[in-house]
Amino acid sequence: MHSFSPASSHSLQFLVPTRPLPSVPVVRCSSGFRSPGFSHVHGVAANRADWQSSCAILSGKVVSQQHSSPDNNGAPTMNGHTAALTDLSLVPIDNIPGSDNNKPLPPKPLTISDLSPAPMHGSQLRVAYQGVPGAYSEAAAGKAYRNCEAIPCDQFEVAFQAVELWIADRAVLPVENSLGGSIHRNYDLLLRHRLHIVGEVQLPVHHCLLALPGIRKEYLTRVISHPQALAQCEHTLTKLGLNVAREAVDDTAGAAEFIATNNLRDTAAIASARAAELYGLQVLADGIQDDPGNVTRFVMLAREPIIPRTDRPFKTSIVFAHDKGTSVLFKVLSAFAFRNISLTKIESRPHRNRPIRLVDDANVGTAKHFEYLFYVDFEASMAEVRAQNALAEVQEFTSFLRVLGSYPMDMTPLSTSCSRQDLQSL
Ligand SMILES: O=C(O)C(=O)C[C@]1(C(=O)O)C=C[C@@H](O)C=C1
Repeated sequence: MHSFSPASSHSLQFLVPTRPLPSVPVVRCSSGFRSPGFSHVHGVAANRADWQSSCAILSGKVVSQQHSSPDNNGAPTMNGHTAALTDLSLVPIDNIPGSDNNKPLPPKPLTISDLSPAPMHGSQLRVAYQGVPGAYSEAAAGKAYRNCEAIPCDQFEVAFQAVELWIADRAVLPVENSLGGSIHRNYDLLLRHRLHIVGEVQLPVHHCLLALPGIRKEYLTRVISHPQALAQCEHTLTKLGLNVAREAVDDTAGAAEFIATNNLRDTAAIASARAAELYGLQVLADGIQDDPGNVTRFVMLAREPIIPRTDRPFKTSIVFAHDKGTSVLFKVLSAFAFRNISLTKIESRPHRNRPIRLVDDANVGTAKHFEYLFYVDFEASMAEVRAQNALAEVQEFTSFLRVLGSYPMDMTPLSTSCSRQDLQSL
């Protein structure tokens, strides 16, 4: 897959705190915040998830989720506990203003504005997404949090890190599309990081074919876009007679920006109408997704879980592994079925730590089974006893179980879910 980092005038190299968080070691980086205002977050050096609460990991018993403030406007705490001083060993104590060698003062707790690459606008929520302005993920951020400040990140992983490092308050990430299926990378990242799913939005995705002004279809030798977008438009491109090369790039709007920046007269992008406006491209064809009902589901992630409720429809996402053979999956699913809990999704991913299980049979040889992690979404809130009991039972059969989040279901009608207003509010 080809990939490029579209040149961006408002891009920012590594984003890391100028001072370390009290509870985490310092992340080294080549540069600090480069500019205030609109910034594009590039890679952050290390996995910083360790400091984050592990309250949703169930290892021995079902543990209740701990809930501190769902929003994070104060000093970083770990579920309300202040950070241990021993964790500050990486902070050179005599560099802290106001300290003398006899009586070193602990560093002042950071506030979110200390870590902010951009000025805070009142209580405006900062939402990290993968892509550049005009990406569908940006629209999803606008739908999830109206009037939020959307923070573009060049990779999905960077969006996770932006939240972990307090650069953003939330991340919004696509997890599945009605045509293209699951976005596996994000399922893997959900497990690698300790963020919590706090909501979901479903966004109708309406693709356009974009090119430089004056370019006709016949001049094109390639079409570039995000791999999901290319897959979602495959048949329509063929119907349009565009049997030209397809190239996958990091995001749809980035493809549009790339064409504009490099004045590419032989290349078209699949992207949104907003991307056409932002990067000065013309719309050669509108609504080119193979299915008019093309929808992408995004999840919102935060450092802390939200308090599950029962006064509105909730969904819960879990991931589990087992080591006892194939009948376990049936037993797990029955734990939900017997309690009348509907599953809305099940996805399996290879178990990276233990990809293959060998079963020796002296007579026949050695069977090699693939090992999986199973991701399940079910329609119930963790505040409901039936959901708690189902999970307690699931835990009996599984070697690993983690609640990724219990969150309100997106109940908005699809037709209005991504209005022009949503896009313009960004
Ligand atoms: O490239 C973008 O615009 C994105 O927001 C990413 C993404 C995806 O990852 O699926 C989001 C929605 C569409 O399904 C196509 C692409």
